[in-house]
Parts: sequence; structure tokens; C-alpha cells
Amino acid sequence: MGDLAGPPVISTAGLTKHYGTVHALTDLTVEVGAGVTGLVGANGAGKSTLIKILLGLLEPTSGRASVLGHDIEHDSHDIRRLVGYMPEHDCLPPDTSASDFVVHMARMSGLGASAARERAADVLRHVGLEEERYRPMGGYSTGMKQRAKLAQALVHDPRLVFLDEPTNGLDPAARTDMLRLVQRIGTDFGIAVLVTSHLLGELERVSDHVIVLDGGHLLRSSATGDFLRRTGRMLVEVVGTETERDRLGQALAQRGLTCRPRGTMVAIDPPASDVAVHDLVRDLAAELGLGLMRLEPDRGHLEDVFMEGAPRA
Ligand SMILES: Nc1ncnc2c1ncn2[C@@H]1O[C@H](COP(=O)(O)OP(=O)(O)OP(=O)(O)O)[C@@H](O)[C@H]1O
Repeated sequence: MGDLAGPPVISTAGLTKHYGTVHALTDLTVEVGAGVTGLVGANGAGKSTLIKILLGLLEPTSGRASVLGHDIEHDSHDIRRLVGYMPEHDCLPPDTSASDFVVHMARMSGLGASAARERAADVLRHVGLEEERYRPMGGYSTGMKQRAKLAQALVHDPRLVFLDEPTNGLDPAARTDMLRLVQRIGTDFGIAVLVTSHLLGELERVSDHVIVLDGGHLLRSSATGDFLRRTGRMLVEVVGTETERDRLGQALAQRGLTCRPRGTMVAIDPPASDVAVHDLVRDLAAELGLGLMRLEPDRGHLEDVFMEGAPRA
């Protein structure tokens, strides 16, 4: 999926962009494969700059890049035909309906009038804009605007889409819906996706691969599973309240294990000696009359890469 079977979808070599004295991107060499790739980094890390260079909207100061086998310097016309772009900032004409806007974008991509209408209706349905698509976009909620921006990025049936901060400004429920949609673009429609977020952990569930930028430098580029490596700790949850949680925690501590409460669960450090933690937890829960709800490895998270100050790739 995100790992590089076949030619890379995006490839950069020594890509650098300076805005006067601001070094927005420094010597970026990275490859992006099929599937969903998360591009994460704090505000100002260089994510939008990279996307704009790949689209041919900005010229790099130095370095090279190709998108779907096309060189950004010479083939930006081909690239824009094959790539969809959902920009970060609001760019929607307020007096136009999403339906008219997306039909217009479809016509601009070369579709005839009836094909454009059909395709626009399909794509608006896929992104979840129903009757509201006939209303002027100026009155839309942020979530509806994000969906309209996404629809215009997909309407010409691209092979790759750049989604710049698609969850920006959304409440948690709308954020989850948008992330599901992003994942479906990759899996159901088979379109390669490069999606950005300044919320470091947000994309770990929907991305096959994650690229982390920090101040214009590549911090890390790995399959998502490699970020979420095992920590060696176990998490256990029992039926009941904090009282039951703490009874189990105390019993584990009496057996020499180091553990601490984490929310409704107990986190158990890797045992110093060769103790079978699974068996011990099961036996103790039975002994104490506690119902086991969950016993699983505690995986790391994307944020940990920043906390650990991982070496630059
Ligand atoms: N046109 C510009 N002129 C000068 N500096 C710029 C320009 N555009 C971006 N920058 C600077 O370049 C750096 C990278 O910006 P960029 O927008 O690429 O980051 P980002 O990771 O997309 O962050 P954000 O999500 O806040 O847009 C920042 O320091 C930003 O202030």
C-alpha cells in the first residue's frame, strides 16, 4: 500500500525552498507510494509549501521532484490533469452553490455538459453533500465547505489528491467523518492520497505511511505500523470502577510488577524477569473475582516521535 511497490507516486531529491530568509523546506529527499500518506508537522513545518511546489504553483529554490512520473519543472500541465488539490484555506465563491461550482470545475477539466453534471452529482454524494448542494456556499458550515472543497478535488477522477488540512476547523465528530472519507478515497476509489495535518496523532489511523516534517526538515518517513511499534507494556481493563481497577493494580504490584493507572486501565511495565504477564493477569482476575474486559499490548503513537526527538532521517 503506502510501501513502495511499483514506481513512486511522488519522489523528491534535495528539494529546498527559501522565502527570503525563511527556510521553508531544506534538502527534502523522500518518496511517496500508493495508498494514503500522512504528511504531518507543526504549523510552519513546510507542508503547504511542499504541496504547492509539487503542483507547480511555486518554484523550488533548488532540488528536483516528480509526480506520477512527471517532472515538476517541465510537466506541470500533465501533473495538474492527474492530480486533485484541496487547498487549506477557504477558496469557495460564496454566492455559488456546491453543485454549480463542482459542475464548473468538471467542465474546466474537459468534461462535456451532461458528463460534468453526472460526475459532479456522484462526487457530491460520495462526500456527503445532499440537498444542501443547491444552496449558496456562503451559508455552509465549515464541515460542508470542506466537503465541497473535497468534491472539486475529486471531480476530474484524479490518480492522486493533495488534501491540505482537511480537518481544519472541524469539531471532533466532523473530524472523524472527514478522516473516514479520506481513508475511503484511498481504499474504495483507489486514488493515492497525500493528506496533511498539524495534529500529529490524527492521521495514524487512516494513513498507510507517514512523513514527518519539522521546521522544513524530514524528521522521519515510515510505514505507519513502524511508528506504532510495541512498547513492551501491557494494558488491562476490568469490569467496574476505579475500585476494581486499583484492586487489580495492587495485586499485580504485590507480585512484583510495576504498574500504574491509565484512565480506566492499568498499564503494566515489561517485567524484569521471565513472568508470563497474560497468565498472571488472568489468574489474578479470577482470584479477585474481577471480569477481564481487555488485555492488549500498549502501542506507541505518532506523537512519541516528537517527544523522543527522533534523529533526522
Ligand atoms: N509566501 C510566503 N512568504 C514568506 N514566508 C512564507 C510564505 N509562505 C510560507 N512561508 C513560511 O514558510 C514556512 C513554511 O510554511 P508552510 O505554510 O509551508 O507550513 P505548513 O506546514 O503548511 O504550516 P501551516 O499549516 O501553518 O500552513 C513558515 O515559516 C511560513 O511562515
